[in-house]
Amino acid sequence: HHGHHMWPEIERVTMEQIHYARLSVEDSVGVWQLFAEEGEMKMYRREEEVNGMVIDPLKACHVVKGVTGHEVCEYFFNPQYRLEWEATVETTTVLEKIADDTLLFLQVHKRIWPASQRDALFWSHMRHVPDDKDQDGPDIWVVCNNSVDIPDLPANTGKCVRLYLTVCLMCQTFVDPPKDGAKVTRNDLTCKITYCSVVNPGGWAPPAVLRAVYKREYPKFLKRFTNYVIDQCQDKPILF
Ligand SMILES: CCCc1ccc(-c2ccc(S(=O)(=O)CCO)cc2)cc1[C@H]1C[C@H]1c1ccccn1
Repeated sequence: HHGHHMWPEIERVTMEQIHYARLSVEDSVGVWQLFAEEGEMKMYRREEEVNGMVIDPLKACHVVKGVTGHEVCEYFFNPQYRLEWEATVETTTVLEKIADDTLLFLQVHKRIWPASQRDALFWSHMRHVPDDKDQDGPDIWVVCNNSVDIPDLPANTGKCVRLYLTVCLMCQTFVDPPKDGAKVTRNDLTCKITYCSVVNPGGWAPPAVLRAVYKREYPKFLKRFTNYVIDQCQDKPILF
């Protein structure tokens, strides 16, 4: 797939998003505001507007037991599971298979009153990134979603406003080796999840309305997704 015309952008954006995802909120540029916290899940945002439009960067940090980063990324990436955990998506279509680990999606989101309905056109790339620092460091799996403009699929021609997103789901897996060389079980697994997103809603919507939608929807979204993965994996062999 390295011959595909989108590949240079896919490579650049993915590596850039991994860099940002690895920055802790403490040592990132700009002030991150903790806007939601539930158990191990902490959600931060920076309030930013472009032309009066809310494009608040979001960074969520979560720790879940019993699954690997590979499993979390697989359930996030693979379109066959999408409608089972994504409550705000009406339809999702794979327009092109760029590679086994890279798909082009057209997604129509449910209308979230009072904002108008949105659609999103983006590539989605899943990648295993061995931790460069030290070989026995936690291995990292990521899924990066990034909007693209395609002349044949112009924005804002139908009922939907085209939103623009850059999303990165980064997962680090930690195995707590069981005593006396016993077989690793799901109880020995901890997955540290970092979810970053920057969404340009595409058309103007009142900032207070959008911020209320995100404040309500993002915690629901991440909790629902991670609970779905834990539930799907619990009686299956571990995918490292
Ligand atoms: C006015 C537009 C608001 C709005 C912007 C953005 C998104 C959105 C798109 C994609 C992704 S994803 O992580 O790439 C998973 C693939 O589906 C997450 C969120 C959804 C909404 C709408 C549906 C609301 C929402 C907001 C936040 C989380 C989930 N849903």
